[in-house]
Amino acid sequence: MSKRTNYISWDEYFMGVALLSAKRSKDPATQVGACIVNNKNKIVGAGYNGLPAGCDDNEFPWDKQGDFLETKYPYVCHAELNAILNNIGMDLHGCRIYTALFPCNECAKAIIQSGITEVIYLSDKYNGSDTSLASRRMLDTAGVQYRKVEVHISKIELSFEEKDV
Ligand SMILES: O=c1[nH]c(=O)n([C@H]2C[C@H](O)[C@@H](COP(=O)(O)O)O2)cc1CO
Ligand SMILES: [Zn+2]
Repeated sequence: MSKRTNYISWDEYFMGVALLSAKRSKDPATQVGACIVNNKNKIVGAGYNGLPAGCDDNEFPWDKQGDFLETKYPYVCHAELNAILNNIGMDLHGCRIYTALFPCNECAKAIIQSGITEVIYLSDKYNGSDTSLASRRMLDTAGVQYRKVEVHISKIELSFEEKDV
């Protein structure tokens, strides 16, 4: 018997982990996930956008508009920052980060400071916004590479049915 050929690529695998992490997000509008991988293709961190530990998801606002302090924006910790902070205690120098959304300027700072050297993103829907322009400026200057993820599939379906294992 010869080996399976329709297995997923490394990029599909790690972006898949980022997207699965995003499923934990409580943000009703935008769920973002991120996954950090070292140069041996081992996962060393993952995260999603959510409130800081101890801040109750039910007590804080999830609105996008209105009085700033009554929106989610001042409170949500972005997926990329959570993945960095959640890392398993590794030095992240030379690691790469897979993220569902191109990182904002604040996440770019954390990415650069942590030593991550490559960003692989799926959506770039805020391209052209000030946060995205500032992010690119810092990543470019600091020599952090970025590229859109390369995938050959449009969906992965997971079954939790025992019979499917
Ligand atoms: O890189 C990111 N990572 C990340 O986790 N986020 C989060 C913050 C918010 O919870 C949500 C963005 O909100 P919205 O797109 O609905 O305005 O995604 C937002 C960005 C922006 O690029
Ligand atoms: Zn961010």
